[in-house]
Amino acid sequence: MSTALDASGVAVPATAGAATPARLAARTRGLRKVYGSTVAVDGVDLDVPEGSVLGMLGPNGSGKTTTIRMLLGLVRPTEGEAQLLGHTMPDEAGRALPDVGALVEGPGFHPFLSGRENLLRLAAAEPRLSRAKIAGAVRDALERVGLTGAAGRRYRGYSLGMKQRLGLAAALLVPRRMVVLDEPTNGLDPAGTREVREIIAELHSAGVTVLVSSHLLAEVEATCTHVAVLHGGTVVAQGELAELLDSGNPALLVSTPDGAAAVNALRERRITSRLTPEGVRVDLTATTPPEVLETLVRAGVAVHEANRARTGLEDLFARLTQPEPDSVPEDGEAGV
Ligand SMILES: Nc1ncnc2c1ncn2[C@@H]1O[C@H](COP(=O)(O)OP(=O)(O)OP(=O)(O)O)[C@@H](O)[C@H]1O
Repeated sequence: MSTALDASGVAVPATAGAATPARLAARTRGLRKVYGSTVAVDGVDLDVPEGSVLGMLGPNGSGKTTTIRMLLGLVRPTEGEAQLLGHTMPDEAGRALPDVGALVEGPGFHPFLSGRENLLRLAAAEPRLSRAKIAGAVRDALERVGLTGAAGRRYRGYSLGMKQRLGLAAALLVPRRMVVLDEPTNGLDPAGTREVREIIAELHSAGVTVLVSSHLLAEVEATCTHVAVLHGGTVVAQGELAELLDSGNPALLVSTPDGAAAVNALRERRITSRLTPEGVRVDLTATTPPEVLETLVRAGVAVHEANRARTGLEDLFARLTQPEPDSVPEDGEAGV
């Protein structure tokens, strides 16, 4: 796909036939990063539409952090290009970064300064923040991430969750066009996780583009409009969340008190189905909803409801990424 720059310097993909192509807040083409004999990222073409909340998902070591670091200009690509808000990274980092808030590993806080003092130092370096507004911006950011009570304590004594919150506060010090969050809920308790979701939703409604990496499927399904799935350093799927979910094997979910009878009746017509807790899930690959319903009605099966089943992010990932024996999530949540 070719790409042009619009008047504001934002990349616009020249999608053939698309009436209103999405403007891109970030894009990479052929992005590759090699560390010695390790290929961390291998030909990543990523599109982050303006105003989207894009969840970057992938198993451990799939290249999420490395891709984010290249987009932010923290690491120079071995090959390929990375553009952030229309600027080539890392060479034009000075023009892109004032509009981008980022929470990435190792944000470089001073261990012997308090959370508030750390933020005051960072705020002083923000080109978009006048001196008169620094104290207020720090106060607001601390409040927003629920760290006001612990703001006077040394960073060294912070828990992992408090460190994450401070990193998030640093990303939110000034209004941004884009916010990049690498595993923002890492180390947070359920309340903290909920707060991060709320912050992402607030940013989204304010029109800010959010790029967030995560290994938690439920989190991405709840917060994101778009998804990019990485596996082995490559993007294996990307697009709108709803479209990706619908692109799996089509299925009809039939609610009936006669589940076993329904499966038998369908089997006689060589229609594949199975009983699930939600109802009878009928594979639509080789049939249609009218044929399914007609078969059930003729067999005297009571059909209370029939809906197109969504694939579900878990199913999607099972298909897109090979399960790795040592990548079972530790916390029991659905992870990749
Ligand atoms: N600085 C580095 N030096 C050497 N190898 C690296 C470096 N950074 C990343 N890698 C390797 O590149 C691969 C991709 O790592 P990356 O951190 O980007 O993956 P990830 O998807 O973010 O993983 P995780 O979910 O575990 O954070 C891994 O094999 C990793 O060991």
